[in-house]
Amino acid sequence: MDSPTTETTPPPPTLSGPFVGAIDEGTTSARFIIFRAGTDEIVCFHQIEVESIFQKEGWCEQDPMAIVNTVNECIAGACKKLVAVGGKVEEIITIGITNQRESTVVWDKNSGQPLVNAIIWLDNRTTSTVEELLETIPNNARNINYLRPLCGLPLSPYFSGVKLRWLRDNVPAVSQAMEKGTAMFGTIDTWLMYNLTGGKDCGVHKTDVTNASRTMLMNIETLQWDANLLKFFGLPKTILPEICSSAEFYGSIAQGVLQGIGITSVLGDQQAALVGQQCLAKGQAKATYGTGCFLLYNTGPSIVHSTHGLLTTVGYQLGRKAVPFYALEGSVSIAGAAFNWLRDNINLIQNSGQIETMASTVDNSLDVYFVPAFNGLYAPYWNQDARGVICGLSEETTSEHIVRATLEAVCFQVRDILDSMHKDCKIPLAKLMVDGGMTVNNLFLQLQSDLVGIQVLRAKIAETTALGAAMAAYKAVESRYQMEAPLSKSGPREAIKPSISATDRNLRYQKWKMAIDRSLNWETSTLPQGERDAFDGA
Ligand SMILES: Nc1ncnc2c1ncn2[C@@H]1O[C@H](COP(=O)(O)OP(=O)(O)O)[C@@H](O)[C@H]1O
Ligand SMILES: O=P(O)(O)OC[C@H](O)CO
Repeated sequence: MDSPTTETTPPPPTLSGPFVGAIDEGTTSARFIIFRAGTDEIVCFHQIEVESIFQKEGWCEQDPMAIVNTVNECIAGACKKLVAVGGKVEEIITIGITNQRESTVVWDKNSGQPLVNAIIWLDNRTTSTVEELLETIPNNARNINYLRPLCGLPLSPYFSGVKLRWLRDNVPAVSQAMEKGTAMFGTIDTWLMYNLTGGKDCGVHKTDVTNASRTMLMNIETLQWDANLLKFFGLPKTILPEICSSAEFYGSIAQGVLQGIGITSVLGDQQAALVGQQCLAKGQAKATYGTGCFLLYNTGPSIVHSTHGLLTTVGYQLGRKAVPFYALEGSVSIAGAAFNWLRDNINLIQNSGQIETMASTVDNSLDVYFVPAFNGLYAPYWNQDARGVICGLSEETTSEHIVRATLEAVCFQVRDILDSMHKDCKIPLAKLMVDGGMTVNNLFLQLQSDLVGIQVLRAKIAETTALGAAMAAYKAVESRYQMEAPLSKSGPREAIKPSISATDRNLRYQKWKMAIDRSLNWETSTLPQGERDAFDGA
């Protein structure tokens, strides 16, 4: 008989904190990421896709309660993983929030329940609202840049103020609640904050300067809601949250596994990525490639008004008394989303893992150019009537060429933006820091470097957005923390250099511009009525 063994259970692993958590509520998915405080080391994370609802052509909504539930599930999932790797939830000292920007939620003060689905930033239903607002501009000027001196933004369906005006005009529950004084408005950060801190019972109603700078309702100089802008949009101030800095105490989590932990940062996701990339000095820039693509150029404490189609936005303000830093932004609405379309609508790919493999099987796109202007074109064109086109198809064109042309479309849109930034700032960028879901694709980064002719530096971690929120949250509780100090112990960033000639690059870009011409004003470029009647045989 075997002698009895004295089985000893190994002691559970231990992992010491402190830790900082970040909620990253993106358009495609939500995640909660737990970092070791003051570093870019991800201890664990939990991520869940968020469903978008497409009720009508050009509409894009999400269920606000589903957003909250998904975030809560991500928090619970990540905390469970933290414990599994030997960490203690009590050692999460603070958390930050970063979010898809401009998406608009309106809810009822008494019930805490949404009055309508969230209108997502890339929803295009408000083109007619923009038209109506343009009509109200004095001297029949119809100038989309009329409000730029006040808010830094052109009139576009993209921004929350326009979406809110549409809700006021089209959803009786919203207009009635506005009249009764029971409506509350928030971008996704505000909606999450309200729910995490207690909802209708004691939820705080606050936003930060970066999210507020995307509403068209905040004055870009005073960083407060602007009476003239509110009057222009016909919206009551009572529905708006309090504007705070991006790094300060907002409130404490009311329930669940993180109950009692403070929330000490809020940043729009693109601004959070600027912080996470440590682009903390004037002249530094980053591009984040997710659902859309957003290039932000830090202009320091100065407000630079673009004359070439870029946005002026708040980059960050890291503390109540801190100096606000501004940025010039080039926004592209459809980047990774073009691949979701290839997958869901056209069945050209089954998953994003195939993109690089397929595009690498061909040497070039065989002169195919794809402008994915599904909801108009953002920077630098701001043409809400543009629509998608695929040009240059021939008998030889294959799926692989189209997939490659889709990657190139994102690269060319970034070239459009860099050209505008060069014109506005005079100094050409020598290198571009990149991050986001698409940057796992090596071929894509090579194409990006080739088609813009500058070095592309891949971020050490893909989750720079969450990292920026975690850095700001930590800064708010640890004043000695130096945000510029190296975060990572693991060597320099990977650099991708251009490998094609300037002549080749410029020829390709000319063709891209021809494709852009074909997509602009598509919605309004129909034949005049008389000619249309003749064409129809009337
Ligand atoms: N290998 C890849 N090549 C190209 N695009 C990709 C790849 N992997 C993911 N994507 C795209 O990246 C997007 C997701 O990136 P992510 O940064 O998570 O987005 P978001 O923050 O908007 O939720 C999706 O639109 C997807 O199509
Ligand atoms: O979901 P993302 O990461 O593409 O970001 C969305 C932007 O914040 C929209 O302005």
